[in-house]
Amino acid sequence: MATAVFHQALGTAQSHQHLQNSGSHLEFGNASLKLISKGFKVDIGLSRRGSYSSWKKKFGLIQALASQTSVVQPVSYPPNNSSDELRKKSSEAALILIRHGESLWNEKNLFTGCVDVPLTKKGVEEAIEAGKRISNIPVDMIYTSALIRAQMTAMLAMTQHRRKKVPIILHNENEQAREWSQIFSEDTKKQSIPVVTASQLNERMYGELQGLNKQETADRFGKEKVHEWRRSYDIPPPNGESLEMCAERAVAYFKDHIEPQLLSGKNVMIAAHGNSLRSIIMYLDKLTSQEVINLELSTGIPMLYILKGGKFIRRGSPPGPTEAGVYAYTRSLALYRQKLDDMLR
Ligand SMILES: O=C(O)[C@@H](CO)OP(=O)(O)O
Repeated sequence: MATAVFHQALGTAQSHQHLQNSGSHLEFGNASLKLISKGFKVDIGLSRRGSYSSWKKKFGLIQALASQTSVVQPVSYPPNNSSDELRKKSSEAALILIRHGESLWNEKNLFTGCVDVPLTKKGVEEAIEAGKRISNIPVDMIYTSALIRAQMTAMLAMTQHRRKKVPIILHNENEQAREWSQIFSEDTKKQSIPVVTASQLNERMYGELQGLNKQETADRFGKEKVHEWRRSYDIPPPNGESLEMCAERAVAYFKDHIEPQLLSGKNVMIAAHGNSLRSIIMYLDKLTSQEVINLELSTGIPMLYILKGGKFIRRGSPPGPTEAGVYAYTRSLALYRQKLDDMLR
């Protein structure tokens, strides 16, 4: 039954067997990625071609976009034959990383780790702003941590997306949760984006520092000690996780669950945390443990990567939805943007 297939497609996203291809492709332009240790800026201009005038053409575009959003494709990983290898080399996908907006404990300067704290008003605004920056970039799948600040960020960002698909959290915790969250309309499913939540993407567990004020802790234990707990690679805070331990689970999750979706051509957004994202960036950019400890991520700033020819290419942080250059990173992104413009005109 088609419904069962769809639900299965959504439901197995976490086990990377089948996936709903709920999206089309993307666009792009000016970008300035801001990694504090390795900042750089990419500006690529792209002149838009003339728009289609007839409604027939518009209708054709809508159909083309719709058809890109309805395919249920098998995803296997690691590639086990030559056609998988070929797909890996030829497919292209966008990966957006967003650290959550400011949380109530960021505001109070408290160690947060795995404590589940929501966003402040400023954090909500940051998430909306992040959404505007990526509003023309295709998103087929969303991954967030299990923590509300990352989930709020993903959902608020998607309220700004021009494609207006509905992000829907998958509930796979038990059979009943799967059963009771089924969708019985194929059209509705095509207008949805599966959202997978995973505790492996959580912030590093800060052990006995969780809930303590960062400044007071530095005053008590010394600035150097606290800096070592916060920014060394392999020294954990008391009874907590080091960055290395956090990277072990976050990168394993990325490789096992997210990379296969990208390799199959899905465009993915990840909303997560300072340290789980630093871990993933360390993997994507092949940073050394020395380099990653100098990497700081701002709250609510989206960062874009393109997976092409099996390689991740860092494209910076889209500065805004309107800069023409933002849509010129790849041909398929530019095409997506153009189709979106024509469709929504
Ligand atoms: O408190 C935390 O959970 C993290 C992120 O806010 O702090 P740090 O800056 O030490 O990584």
